[in-house]
Amino acid sequence: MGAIGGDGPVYWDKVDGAETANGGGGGAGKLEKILVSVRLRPLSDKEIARGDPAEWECINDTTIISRSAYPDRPTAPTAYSFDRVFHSDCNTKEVYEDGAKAVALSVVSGINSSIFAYGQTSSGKTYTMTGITEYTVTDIYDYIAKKGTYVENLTEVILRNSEHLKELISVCETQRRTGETYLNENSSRSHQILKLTIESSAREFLGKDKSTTLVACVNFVDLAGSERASQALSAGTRLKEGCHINRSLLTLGTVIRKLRLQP
Ligand SMILES: Nc1ncnc2c1ncn2[C@@H]1O[C@H](COP(=O)(O)OP(=O)(O)OP(=O)(O)O)[C@@H](O)[C@H]1O
Repeated sequence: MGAIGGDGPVYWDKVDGAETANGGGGGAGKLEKILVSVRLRPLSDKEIARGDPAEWECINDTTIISRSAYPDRPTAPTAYSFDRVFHSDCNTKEVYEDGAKAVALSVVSGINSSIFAYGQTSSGKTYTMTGITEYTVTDIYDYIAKKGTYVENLTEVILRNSEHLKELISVCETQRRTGETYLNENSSRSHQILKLTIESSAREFLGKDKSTTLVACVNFVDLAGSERASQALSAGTRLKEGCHINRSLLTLGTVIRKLRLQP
């Protein structure tokens, strides 16, 4: 993204549904699509004052042409096509909606993605990426709010040692709602998820520029059990809890089934 310029024209192939090997997302070796968009930025006041020419022109949604604006250096106009081209009057919201939103929001479906801006200095990369990042964050929070999966007061704690972990688990256990049902006198009435994130670096590279850090998570999930109201003989609050538990387990089953069917 961004204005392109420089001494000689840069040639960009249209990456029309091209696929590239990429280990991210759904697993090693999975093929993913690359979308290439170009955004032209308007000439700045300084450039206008200097009389700098606009060498690039957007002729439709997918094509830009470069024509030499210097009469002493005439060259034939050259057309370049991309998946999407944004003319200099487009605002960042349009660039986000048409050029980045689908990719950015794939993260809520569990798909990794990257959006990066490439271009010469002052072509508008930071300007564009700042806007795209803001719109993405807003949309992700809207999505979460709509889906109702925002976990209030969720905290992440850096562990000191294994004793510290045990302490935290016991805090969780005391906060976890349990209740007596006909089938279990100490029945868990909520799910418990313990997520351990381990970051590791090779000791010899620690604190050095070239050190790489491996980050991975392991989740320990203790689900509340499904129950038939008729067997659990529950009523009132217990019955309501049982309905919520069963509904959440049904949703989990749907999510797993859909993930399995994802290409
Ligand atoms: N679409 C745009 N509309 C209006 N102003 C823009 C636009 N894009 C960039 N600018 C302005 O152009 C200037 C350069 O933009 P920016 O700093 O984003 O460039 P950059 O490509 O990130 O540069 P560098 O590579 O040097 O960091 C800034 O003053 C910015 O506000």
